[in-house]
Amino acid sequence: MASQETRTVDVIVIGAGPVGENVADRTTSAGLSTIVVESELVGGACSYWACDPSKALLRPVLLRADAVAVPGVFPAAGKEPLDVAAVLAHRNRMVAGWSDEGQVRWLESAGIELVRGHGRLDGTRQVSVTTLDGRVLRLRARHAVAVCTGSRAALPPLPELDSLQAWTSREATSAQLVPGRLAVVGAGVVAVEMATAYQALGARVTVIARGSALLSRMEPFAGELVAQRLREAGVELRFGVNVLGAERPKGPGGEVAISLDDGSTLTADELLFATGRAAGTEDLGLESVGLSPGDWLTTDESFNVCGVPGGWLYAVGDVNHRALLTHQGKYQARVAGAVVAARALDQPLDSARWGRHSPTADTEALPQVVFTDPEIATVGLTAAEARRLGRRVDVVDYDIGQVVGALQHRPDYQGRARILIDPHRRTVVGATFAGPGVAELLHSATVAVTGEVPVDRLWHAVPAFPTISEVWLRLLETYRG
Ligand SMILES: Cc1cc2nc3c(=O)[nH]c(=O)nc-3n(C[C@H](O)[C@H](O)[C@H](O)COP(=O)(O)OP(=O)(O)OC[C@H]3O[C@@H](n4cnc5c(N)ncnc54)[C@H](O)[C@@H]3O)c2cc1C
Ligand SMILES: NC(=O)c1ccc[n+]([C@@H]2O[C@H](COP(=O)([O-])OP(=O)(O)OC[C@H]3O[C@@H](n4cnc5c(N)ncnc54)[C@H](O)[C@@H]3O)[C@@H](O)[C@H]2O)c1
Repeated sequence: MASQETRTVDVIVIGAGPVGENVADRTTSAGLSTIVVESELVGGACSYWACDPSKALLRPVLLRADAVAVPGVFPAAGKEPLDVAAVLAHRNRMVAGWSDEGQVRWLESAGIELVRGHGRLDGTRQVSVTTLDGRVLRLRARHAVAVCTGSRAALPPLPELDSLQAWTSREATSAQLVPGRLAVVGAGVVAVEMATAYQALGARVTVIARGSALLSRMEPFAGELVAQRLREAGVELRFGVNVLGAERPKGPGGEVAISLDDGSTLTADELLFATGRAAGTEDLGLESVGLSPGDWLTTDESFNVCGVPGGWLYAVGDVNHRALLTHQGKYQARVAGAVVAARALDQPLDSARWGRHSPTADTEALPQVVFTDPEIATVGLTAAEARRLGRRVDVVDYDIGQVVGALQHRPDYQGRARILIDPHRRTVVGATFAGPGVAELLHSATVAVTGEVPVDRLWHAVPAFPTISEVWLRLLETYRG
């Protein structure tokens, strides 16, 4: 029989991913004793199976694409192949060899207590943790429990899925070998990033997309440019097809045969499902507080979970399904941590739009970079979202390839920029840049959207010559006619 002990602290955080770490940092800084419960690695998916390893795989690909296009870098004009072993070793180093020692040291230095084990809600303000050695530790929170458990890969409902040994993003970001042929199901961010990386690492990649476009939630030109470059790199893109089923004979090394609804069969060495995310809350004790296991945890604007009275239960980061991005989860964590602290210390909340305790940027200024060739960088609304919301916007487009700074970046520059302007307030409410090197341009747009800077003032924000940022000047000139 497992032994039981009980501890009481101010705040319990379940999940020590980037979001849980930041909630705990805020509450600890406010003087609240905080325990973080983690079942796997401190640092979460982002550090070991998502952002960091995927970007480590992609950086060499993007650098090579630029270098090949700039005269003189590769004198023989050869498209030098990537050194696969060196790229994988770089990725391994960027994830610290899947060791969380460094992040544990950070927790200790911040005064945050770590409990390793699987946390489950156990009624109001209570969490039970099954520790790694099988003990059950009962925790009680005086003020708050924050669920920061992230999300997991969602798999399509196909027969005999287990026998396929299919990859999710977890295997794709941590693989130590590059398969000869990789089939990728999906057309979202994971699909295009992993197709970009693996094709450059030497796999023959086929993308199986049920729709007619890549990155369909973004401005259409983003997916079109990425599709063009993926094709040029040798990726086969198959649009408008669904997977009916797949089979992999038992035993090591067997290839997988994928049946598609156009009547064809595709064979590959590995099959990656890049088909979105699920909440992964099946084993979190949600039933003990009246919620349904498996569901995303919907919250109000102070990150309190809807349907749970008493204001003690918070959900922050991926698990609340507001914005599945590390930087935005950490932003939510800063807001939620401040809310928990203010309530505990009986201080008033500033919940006004853009107030300290309001996650306004979640809806008004959500930034994202897709690290494909070319990069895609977006913040705020797209034209389609504006239409859906019934918001009138002026749409301004510019060909980034016309900007001298872009041609200095690489002479064959292809790219496009779009900003959306609210015609009444004359402020930028959305921006999308697609092109090499636009990732670092994004924050200028995020500042413009968040600051609600009038375009007449932006006119005085002079971009240095010759940088890609001059696209701002061209967009504003185009708008002003
Ligand atoms: C392939 C890929 C690439 C990505 N790239 C980017 C990118 O470039 N930029 C970006 O902004 N976002 C990126 N994302 C999204 C990003 O990874 C997530 O938004 C981010 O990790 C969410 O942070 P989180 O703390 O909410 O969850 P997680 O990082 O998933 O952390 C949750 C933690 O909770 C722990 N946990 C779960 N349940 C329990 C439990 N019951 N008890 C104890 N511990 C528990 C888990 O072990 C985990 O450590 C990417 C995602 C994927 C899949
Ligand atoms: N650079 C970044 O910021 C970055 C990189 C990777 C992932 N992420 C985050 O991770 C999250 C997950 O990424 P993702 O690409 O898995 O999800 P996604 O929602 O972006 O795309 C899912 C894709 O799978 C397809 N799909 C879903 N179910 C399917 C099915 N049954 N059969 C065939 N296709 C199906 C969808 O049509 C879509 O094309 C994203 O929300 C994103 O925020 C961010």
